[in-house]
Amino acid sequence: MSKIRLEATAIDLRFDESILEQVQQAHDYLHQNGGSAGHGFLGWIDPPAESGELAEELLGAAAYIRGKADVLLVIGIGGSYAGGRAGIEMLTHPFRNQLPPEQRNGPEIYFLGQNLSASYIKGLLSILEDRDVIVNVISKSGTTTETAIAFRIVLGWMHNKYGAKETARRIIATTDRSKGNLRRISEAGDYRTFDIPEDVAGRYSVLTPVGLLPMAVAGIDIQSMLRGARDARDQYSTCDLTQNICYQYAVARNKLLNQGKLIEILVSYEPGMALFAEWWKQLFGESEGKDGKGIFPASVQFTTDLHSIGQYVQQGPRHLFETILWVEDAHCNVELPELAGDPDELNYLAGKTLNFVNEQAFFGALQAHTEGDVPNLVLRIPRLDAQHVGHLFYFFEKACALSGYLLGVNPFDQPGVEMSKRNMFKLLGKSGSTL
Ligand SMILES: O=P(O)(O)OC[C@H]1O[C@](O)(CO)[C@@H](O)[C@@H]1O
Repeated sequence: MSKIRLEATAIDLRFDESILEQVQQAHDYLHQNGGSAGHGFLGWIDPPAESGELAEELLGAAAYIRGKADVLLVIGIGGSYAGGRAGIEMLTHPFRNQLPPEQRNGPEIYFLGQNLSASYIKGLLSILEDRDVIVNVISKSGTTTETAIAFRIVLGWMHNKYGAKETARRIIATTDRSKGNLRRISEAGDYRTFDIPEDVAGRYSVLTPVGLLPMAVAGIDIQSMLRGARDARDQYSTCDLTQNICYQYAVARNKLLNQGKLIEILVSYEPGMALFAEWWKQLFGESEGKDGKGIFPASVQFTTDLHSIGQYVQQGPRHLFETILWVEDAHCNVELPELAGDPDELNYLAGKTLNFVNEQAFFGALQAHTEGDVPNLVLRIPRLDAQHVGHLFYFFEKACALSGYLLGVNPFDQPGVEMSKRNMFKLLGKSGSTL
């Protein structure tokens, strides 16, 4: 696998001695599994083996779903949703669900439980009347309201469609090994289950059954993905900052924060990476935004957003920096044809490719933003295949954990999320809830 590279404009990636001690301490927190806030949540540090028992079981379950269903419904929110969807959107056809079955490689896949919209769930169920459906419901706590509501509605719909016995064969629950409502419901309903390791927080769980099962159903080579993640684990296990670009990224963003750069914008030039940016935002937002600290994680899709908030990036307040995900080898290309008479004045590009034009847009924006005092970090990703995407998931998980420790927060809890949940329960009249 060729390596991911980190480059920077307007940021000095050389680091002074003072930071090395902090990096060493944060590294020890992650690798010695003790002494730090959140030390019970380091299970993601060692991704599952690509040819181990879990991978085999997941491939078996995926084959069952692929053989039996026209549609997989994935129910979950946050860390129990975004990573799997991100992987599918990055690694499969951009209009996968619209393809004829023989070209699609697996069932159509739809996601629900990540909002409380009646029109979304009603609309989705209305297109599934004549389809054969299997459900993968995912919740670590087993009690998240959006997921639980969607699952209750879908369960009723499945019972009407298939009856209780067949419904039980069509539900796979991914949840905690022993705790929570979803575990209890699964045992009572005799559903097949996959465990979410207790020592992996939701936003670090993409490389567990949470993300791996939906991706395997979509025909993604999850063994290759795990190989990429384990390569990343080996590559980023050194504390030598000169050798470890994952740590360089974590240190650079903290350095930028100390210089007043309060917002990090994740930039990509492939629409298929939009959900990856959502996954990244939860990862960093929930991990670092606490105790009055943290960089605000935002994202843009270029070139689309160059024509909208590009103006703000170029000339608004100078409190932001960009992290660009640049894919070097886009796996397909389109050449611009010559047009007689040149009515649209594009013949100067005839024979050139869209990837070439996209790359010039990248260079142009990079230069403009750097000149506009927006520092840029560029992650050059050789190509978007399962192995590199596995590597990328791991890269950001480790960078986020290290960065959180450098910032002085616990990167594995999310106490703030609880406040709005509590308020909502009170407003809904849930018994035992107080504001
Ligand atoms: O898997 P669960 O327990 O349903 O949680 C889903 C998401 O909800 C959160 O707890 C936030 O409410 C996230 O941390 C988590 O990823």
